[in-house]
Amino acid sequence: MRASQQDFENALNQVKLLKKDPGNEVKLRLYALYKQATDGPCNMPKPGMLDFVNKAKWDAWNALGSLPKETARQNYVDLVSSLSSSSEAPSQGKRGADEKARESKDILVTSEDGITKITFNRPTKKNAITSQMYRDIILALKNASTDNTVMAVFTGTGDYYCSGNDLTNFTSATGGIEEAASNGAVLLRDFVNSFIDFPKPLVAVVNGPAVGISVTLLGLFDGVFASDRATFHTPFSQLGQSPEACSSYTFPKMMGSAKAAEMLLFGKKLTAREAWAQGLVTEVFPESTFETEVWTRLKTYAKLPPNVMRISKELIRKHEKQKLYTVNAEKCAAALERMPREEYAKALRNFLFRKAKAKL
Ligand SMILES: CCCCCC/C=C/C(=O)SCCNC(=O)CCNC(=O)[C@H](O)C(C)(C)COP(=O)(O)OP(=O)(O)OC[C@H]1O[C@@H](n2cnc3c(N)ncnc32)[C@H](O)[C@@H]1OP(=O)(O)O
Repeated sequence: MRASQQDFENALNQVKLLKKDPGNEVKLRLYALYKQATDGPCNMPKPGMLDFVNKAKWDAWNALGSLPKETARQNYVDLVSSLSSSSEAPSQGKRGADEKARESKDILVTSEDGITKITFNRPTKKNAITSQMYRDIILALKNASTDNTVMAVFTGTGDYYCSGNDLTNFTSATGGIEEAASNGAVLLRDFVNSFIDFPKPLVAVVNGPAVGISVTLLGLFDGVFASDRATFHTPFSQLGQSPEACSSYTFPKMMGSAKAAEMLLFGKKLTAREAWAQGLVTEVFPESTFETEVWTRLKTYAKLPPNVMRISKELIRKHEKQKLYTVNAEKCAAALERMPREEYAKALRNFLFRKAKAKL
């Protein structure tokens, strides 16, 4: 099958997210194929002998002769695909078998009654997710996908479910904003892929307000049980960011484009009942009975035949898995470009200095 323009664009995005430097040989080949696919045969004057870099690029491009644009595009897509699978395969299963669950105070992982419970446990920061917490969650999901539990459930300690990405995650980066953005994009991609790939039922017990990525991720869950105290807020435009975790795809599918835009573009905060009416939440419970009712229900669900639930989930997800990977990769590439921008920096400054300002 010939690679489409969309496949080519996806490959261009994927290249930006490669974890390992593929080396100069491969980079030259990628350059040459890209130029051939977009401009056709080499049409540049030959650089001088001492202009080493441009001469090497010219040689690589010129060596492709009259290779048709479509073939170059296909070869580019194939090369990127081989680089992606050899160096960074899907997030699950790619780490060493000897990797053990990390003791983590900010992400608690327990297993009981057939349920892996993963708790955001940073209540003094409203359970904001640090870079380490993203990594802990990837590992917890990887372990839960192969252990003998039946489902995984996320919840939060304290009054919040989760206040989203820790906005200070990249403020102390030593290697500069470009490098931080690049590392962040890779981490985000692996993090979201681990939700796309999770093979068992995945449920959120939303005990209080949820912000940002903790909301967008819900589109990849199989059940969302919310206290009537919970709210759902995705203030991306206010933060100079674009929506992640495939929500640009899952939200319009779930609630229609107008309601999805209200959340993802205009940052409307929904109550639990509004979120239920939009199809984002499965059921809302009164705060007073929330914990008892929800956990009783989940323990019953965890007694259903695990293999049947796995197979059913696979059937539900399998036709759109590829689409979800693509949307995720696109978003991560976009994040890479947005993060160093002024709008994002300004939103961060406003958050970090809001308390100081309030005192003035
Ligand atoms: C790997 C890269 C992934 C990138 C993924 C992209 C993800 C995007 C998102 O998730 S966007 C959403 C980001 N989150 C927010 O914008 C929320 C920011 N927080 C707030 O607006 C407020 O703190 C609040 C509404 C959640 C709660 O307000 P309030 O009740 O007034 O409490 P405080 O503001 O005093 O908060 C208490 C304490 O927690 C710290 N904190 C809360 N949220 C965050 C956060 N998201 N990041 C960092 N820190 C947070 C807050 O600073 C206070 O700390 P302090 O007591 O001042 O030390």
